[in-house]
Amino acid sequence: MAILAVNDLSASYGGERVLGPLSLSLASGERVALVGRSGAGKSTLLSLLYDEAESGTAYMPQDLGLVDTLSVFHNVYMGQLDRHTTLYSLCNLLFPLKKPRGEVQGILDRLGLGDKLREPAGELSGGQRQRVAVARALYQQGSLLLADEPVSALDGPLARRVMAALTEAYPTSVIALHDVELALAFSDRIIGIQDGHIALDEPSARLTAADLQPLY
Ligand SMILES: Nc1ncnc2c1ncn2[C@@H]1O[C@H](COP(=O)(O)OP(=O)(O)OP(=O)(O)O)[C@@H](O)[C@H]1O
Repeated sequence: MAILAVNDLSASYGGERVLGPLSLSLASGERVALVGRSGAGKSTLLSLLYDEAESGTAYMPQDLGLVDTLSVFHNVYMGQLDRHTTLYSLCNLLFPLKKPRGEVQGILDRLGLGDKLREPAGELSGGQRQRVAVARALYQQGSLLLADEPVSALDGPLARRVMAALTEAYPTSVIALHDVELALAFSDRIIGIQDGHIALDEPSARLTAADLQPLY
């Protein structure tokens, strides 16, 4: 069953078409990697897919969308803001309850950020900030994940650990990745974007890194 389907999607900036028209359908349980050279249109496509997706979809944009002055706990907790009443959320933001604090702590431990719960997000390194945004997506527990280069600032082993956590928590996802080895390892389907169009759409199992080279 399709969890998301778009038809004749397109985007322009200043009158210049940068994406589409393109159509695509995503089945529940499909993990898609979006690949293609810088400027191909991956971020534009992801943000348009987010506009079309049902509420509860977790979205991790390239700029992460963290609130720098707030603590790591508060940034991660925002993943579930729409699940609770305003009063409950406000109370939790002021005086975090034991349960959400424990849940957030568990996710941070898994991502190697266990000692950062109370740190302001703005005082973390680029890779740490990226993992806070990942933690927020994991805490959200939505039905679909749309993520734009979620591990670009992480080294190899850590990038794999974080990709494993994301794809385990989200069996249905569209993730833009510039690392083709990661894309092949953590997806069932690869969509290659070239000049704003879908140039390749194949099961990952049928592809090798060499097959993706023409996209770059
Ligand atoms: N705010 C903007 N104003 C004008 N043009 C834009 C804007 N955002 C993106 N573009 C253009 O749209 C095209 C697609 O950009 P997009 O960010 O979607 O590519 P991308 O594949 O995600 O690149 P990257 O891998 O570098 O993130 C590019 O040509 C880019 O210059």
